[in-house]
Amino acid sequence: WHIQILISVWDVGGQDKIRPLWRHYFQNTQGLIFVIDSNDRERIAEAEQELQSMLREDELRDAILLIFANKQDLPNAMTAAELTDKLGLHSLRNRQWYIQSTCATQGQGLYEGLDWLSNQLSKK
Ligand SMILES: Nc1nc2c(ncn2[C@@H]2O[C@H](COP(=O)(O)OP(=O)(O)OP(=O)(O)O)[C@@H](O)[C@H]2O)c(=O)[nH]1
Repeated sequence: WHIQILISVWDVGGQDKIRPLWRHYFQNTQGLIFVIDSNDRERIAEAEQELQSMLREDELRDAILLIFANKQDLPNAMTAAELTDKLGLHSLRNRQWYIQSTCATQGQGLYEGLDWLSNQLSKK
């Protein structure tokens, strides 16, 4: 049997002024894709704070979490392991998560990540 699933994706943008608008999208969310600029060491602590505060939202209680560790083509990019640590992923409780290295400009890693997401959603 082949199970078809439809994924609706909203790109909610990361500028700090519009972050308060994020919660308008949280209702009925089954999965969250959080895209990290792996090359931005200065803002990784801020990314961690934003991620953790999103995960505290009641509406995202059951949402599974896919992290794209993007910009892996850049020589100074933090690795997925480093990001796992900096984002505190191992301390997450009651949350299915997966971190995938990507290079969005070359399309690398995107399908692997989305495969994980669709597999998890079809199990539910
Ligand atoms: N080297 C490299 N550059 C990338 C990669 N992915 C995106 N970029 C570049 O990063 C810049 C920002 O990309 P956007 O797609 O606008 O980022 P965004 O996070 O959606 O931006 P906001 O929604 O405004 O927060 C662009 O110049 C992209 O070309 C990547 O994998 N590698």
